[in-house]
Amino acid sequence: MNFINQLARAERLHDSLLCVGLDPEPGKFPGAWKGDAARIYDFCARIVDATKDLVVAFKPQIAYFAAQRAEDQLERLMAHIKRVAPDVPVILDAKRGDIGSTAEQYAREAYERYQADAVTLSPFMGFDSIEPYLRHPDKGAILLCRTSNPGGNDWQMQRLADLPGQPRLYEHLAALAQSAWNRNGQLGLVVGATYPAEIARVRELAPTLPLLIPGVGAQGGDAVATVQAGLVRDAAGAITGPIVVNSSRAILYASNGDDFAEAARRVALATRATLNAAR
Ligand SMILES: O=C(O)c1cc(=O)[nH]c(=O)n1[C@@H]1O[C@H](COP(=O)(O)O)[C@@H](O)[C@H]1O
Repeated sequence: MNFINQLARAERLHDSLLCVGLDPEPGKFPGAWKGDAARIYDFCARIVDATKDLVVAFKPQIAYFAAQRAEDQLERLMAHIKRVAPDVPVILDAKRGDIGSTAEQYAREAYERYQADAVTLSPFMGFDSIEPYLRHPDKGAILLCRTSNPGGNDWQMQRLADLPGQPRLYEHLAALAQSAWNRNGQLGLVVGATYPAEIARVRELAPTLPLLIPGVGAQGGDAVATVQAGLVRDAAGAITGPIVVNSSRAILYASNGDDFAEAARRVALATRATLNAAR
């Protein structure tokens, strides 16, 4: 089953648009685990176990593992998710982007070493930096388009004077990802929940692509506006393209006590309900 179908199945099974982001910071771990990088797997596995029936996807961020020399724990965590939540696709957030020969290695790292179902990519280096991921046709490749951070304005909002209509960079990318670049139908786009107007614009330009939308929770993005902008219906009332709304810190660190997993589940339930109410 390919990534797009995995997403559709998980959304249906769990009635959810919510992706739980796995960004483990040992300094924020509860009780005796605080500061202990050897507990990264244990912490994340508890979060996975507590939320696996509530989510459309999980999104581990590779930097939180690599910075702690904990890639082995990420491998174990990926295997754990496959075992306990085989219906939930996993998006490896790695934001890779490099020349083709190096991109081939990054693709193998994400899809083979870590068994990810999809990976986030920076499209700054152009199509030949994306193409190696398309040689894995069942996997997803999700391109940064209009990111949630303020610095996204530096490039993404600039107009391309040489192109007809002078689109903004993020608009041009959304149009390419919906058309010429999407050879096997694997591409998705990242659009921040902090910019609902641009989510709506991306949805116009890329009506069928999955949108990964981080920025609700800790970054203060508007969950209701996000869903209203990203979930669009066709004339027959069917959703044109899926959305996957990520929250990491607000769920992971809902409590710093021994009840952290229960607290994470409570926040995940509430966030799922808020997203669903806005559909
Ligand atoms: O690609 C991403 O996931 C991403 C893109 C973006 O534009 N903004 C963004 O915050 N992210 C990631 O989404 C997560 C957001 O975490 P919280 O702000 O704690 O919910 C982090 O792992 C970020 O690296």
